[in-house]
Amino acid sequence: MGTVVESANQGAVSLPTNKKVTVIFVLGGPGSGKGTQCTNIVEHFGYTHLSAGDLLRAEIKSGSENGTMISNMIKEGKIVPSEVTIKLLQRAIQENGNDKFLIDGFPRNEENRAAFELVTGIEPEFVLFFDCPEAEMEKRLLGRNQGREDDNIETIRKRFNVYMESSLPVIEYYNSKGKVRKIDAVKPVGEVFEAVKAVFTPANEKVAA
Ligand SMILES: Nc1ncnc2c1ncn2[C@@H]1O[C@H](COP(=O)(O)OP(=O)(O)OP(=O)(O)O)[C@@H](O)[C@H]1O
Ligand SMILES: Nc1ccn([C@@H]2O[C@H](COP(=O)(O)O)[C@@H](O)[C@H]2O)c(=O)n1
Ligand SMILES: [Mg+2]
Repeated sequence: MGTVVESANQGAVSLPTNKKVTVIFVLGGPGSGKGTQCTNIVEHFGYTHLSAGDLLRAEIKSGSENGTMISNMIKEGKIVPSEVTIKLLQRAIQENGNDKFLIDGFPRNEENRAAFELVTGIEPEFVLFFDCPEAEMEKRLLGRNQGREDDNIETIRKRFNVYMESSLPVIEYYNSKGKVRKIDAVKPVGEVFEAVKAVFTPANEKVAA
């Protein structure tokens, strides 16, 4: 089932499009492995990976007028106003030739969720949720070594608080609609991906072990 991006977003982004898209939201705590598993899903299932955090970091680098505001929000672990992030996501969807997208790290709060639905008319096919204990996520983030300004213990704690207070309720919302596919993300990368593959493989293609 797809959605016409243009249907509810008149004027939001000037690029012309009339495109049907399939969207999967990829959610989970900071460091739960969303980006790592999205890379695997792209390779095996042909989706395009759009990380909201990566789009915001690219916007800072581009010298955009919103750059300083976004940079300050990320350093504080806060959620950037939805209109900024949604415009970046819309543009990325419209500029891409693919019609199926993994949207990683979005929606992060109720405002993100409701605004995206209103502006784009898109509802996710399902929500892939990486469930991981905080101690494991903290260990992974402190060991990530990618030079991220928010991978320090002070900001990590703030990000965990925002996740518990603002992001988990969004996952609960989708759970109440039967849309959440929960993955145990504490296991090694390969084992997590086996569980992910089971979600993406149609029932009629699954073979008994
Ligand atoms: N299953 C796993 N076991 C051990 N380490 C992992 C696993 N999955 C990912 N990692 C490592 O943990 C770190 C965080 O992973 P990743 O960047 O994929 O998380 P994320 O959910 O995208 O985080 P963020 O929300 O901060 O962007 C990386 O260094 C990655 O290599
Ligand atoms: N919907 C979003 C997603 C991210 N942010 C900000 O970016 C930071 C990093 O996000 P990652 O997914 O790459 O971990 C996040 O802590 C937020 O500051 C956002 O505002 N809205
Ligand atoms: Mg990530």
